[in-house]
Amino acid sequence: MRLTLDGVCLSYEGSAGERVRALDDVSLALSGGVTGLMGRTGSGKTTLLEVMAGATPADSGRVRPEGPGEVGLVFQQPERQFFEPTVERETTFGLCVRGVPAPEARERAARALALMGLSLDELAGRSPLSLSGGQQRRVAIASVLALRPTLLLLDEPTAGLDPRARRACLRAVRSAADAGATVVMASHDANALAEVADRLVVLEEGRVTLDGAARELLADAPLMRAHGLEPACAARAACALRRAGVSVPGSPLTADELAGAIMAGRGRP
Ligand SMILES: Nc1ncnc2c1ncn2[C@@H]1O[C@H](COP(=O)(O)OP(=O)(O)OP(=O)(O)O)[C@@H](O)[C@H]1O
Repeated sequence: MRLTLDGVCLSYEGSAGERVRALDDVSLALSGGVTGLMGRTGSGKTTLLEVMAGATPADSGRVRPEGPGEVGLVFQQPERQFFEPTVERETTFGLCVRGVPAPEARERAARALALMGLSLDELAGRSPLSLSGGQQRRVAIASVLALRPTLLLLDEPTAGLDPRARRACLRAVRSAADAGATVVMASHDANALAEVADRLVVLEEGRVTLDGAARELLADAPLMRAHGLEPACAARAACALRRAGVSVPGSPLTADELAGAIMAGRGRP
């Protein structure tokens, strides 16, 4: 699905009745791939995802989804998403109301949960709210993945996940994009975005202040810091190594790429 935003503005009412501007003239065109959305706390990421999903109307500007399929939004707090009494019902509900026969819905839910490293057989009868925080997040992601949305919006999907679950989550995000979905992932985790994002959009006080190729932006540690963001570990390490006189060619963004760059700098393939 293609998504175009044109001059989108949105304000909330603050506690003293004042207007708090959450989105300020945001224009973006998204079509395929994984777009990482970064920004300090309160910069407007969640609000932007909700506007993109059509869950919150903009005050002004236009939000135009085009193309077949549907929108899937994974909330920052999984419990905001749960409304069924069991994991089986939670993960199959969306499919069943769309007319998918129960056995197929169960199979698709089981597959989505397996992608997230969980077993439907083990969790089927459990209340989603009785699960651990990491399990809840994975069930919330699986429920949305099972619908195979063509616009997939994820708010901090790796927060609180252990390393294995985090890897599974990033693989699932990448494969959704590889299957043709347009994916937007809000995250404070530059390392996670370094692994999956094609494009990076940075919000500051509701405005887009950076928008470009994720690799280039994430590898530029001074630029990231200038925008109040923590660079990816490998980009930080590459900077420190260069300052110490070690040759680190290219723009390594992951541990493996950094190791490869150091070896290449020493003349070894
Ligand atoms: N329901 C609301 N009522 C009033 N103000 C709100 C509401 N939701 C968000 N805001 C304000 O809008 C601004 C943007 O909030 P938003 O949650 O979109 O930021 P964020 O970048 O997602 O933050 P975080 O990284 O902490 O999740 C903030 O100033 C926030 O206080």
